[in-house]
Amino acid sequence: MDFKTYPDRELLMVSLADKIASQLRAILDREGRATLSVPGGTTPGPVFDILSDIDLDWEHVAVVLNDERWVPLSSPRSNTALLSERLLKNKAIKARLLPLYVNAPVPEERLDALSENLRPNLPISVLLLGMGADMHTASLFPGADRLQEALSDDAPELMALRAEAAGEPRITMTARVLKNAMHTHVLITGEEKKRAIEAAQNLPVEQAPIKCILHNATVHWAA
Ligand SMILES: O=C(O)[C@H](O)[C@@H](O)[C@H](O)[C@H](O)COP(=O)(O)O
Repeated sequence: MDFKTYPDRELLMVSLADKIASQLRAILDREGRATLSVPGGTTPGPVFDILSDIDLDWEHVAVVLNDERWVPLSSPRSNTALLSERLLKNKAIKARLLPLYVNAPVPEERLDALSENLRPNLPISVLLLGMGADMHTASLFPGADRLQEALSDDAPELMALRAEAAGEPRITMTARVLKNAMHTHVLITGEEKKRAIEAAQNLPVEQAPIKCILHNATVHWAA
């Protein structure tokens, strides 16, 4: 993996937003459209704020989460709500959101429809991932009920997974989709996650699911 250390979090967020924008711009120039996939959680908000103000042909950018917690949009845990508040505003308001959540009791009921909608927008042009200290990425949690299947090369694009650490049921992109992205960035902060990503390199992927994308990822870290 390519590991980049920044002097502080602010510089990290600005540089990463700039890198993502320039990669999107190059793909838009070449292909006329691009797909950006981003994580939810507590870390990426500042990157979203900065990115949303950058001049880009946002009209031709599809934005999709890596994964979603199966909770209504009104929940403070909704990643979709986070996206609406922090990324799909300012200039980026013109981007097209590919939903990973629709109102239904369980994700299994909507998987087919959500996958069909996602498929024509693959491969992901620029993939931004987060990571938990337990080395999960997207909702590929160690110990998740269907992790093995979600890591396999013939997995469907999206799967529903359940894991104790996840809380609510999750919908997630599978390893196959993540591995096919054209550019991959991992955003982590703090010493605990630095130690975790270093440890992940020497563990089996079932124990450290982030490992499935590390070989061609750039990891962006600040204390
Ligand atoms: O919905 C989610 O939980 C995410 O998409 C998840 O994969 C996230 O990126 C990590 O859990 C890190 O989350 P933090 O940034 O909150 O530590």
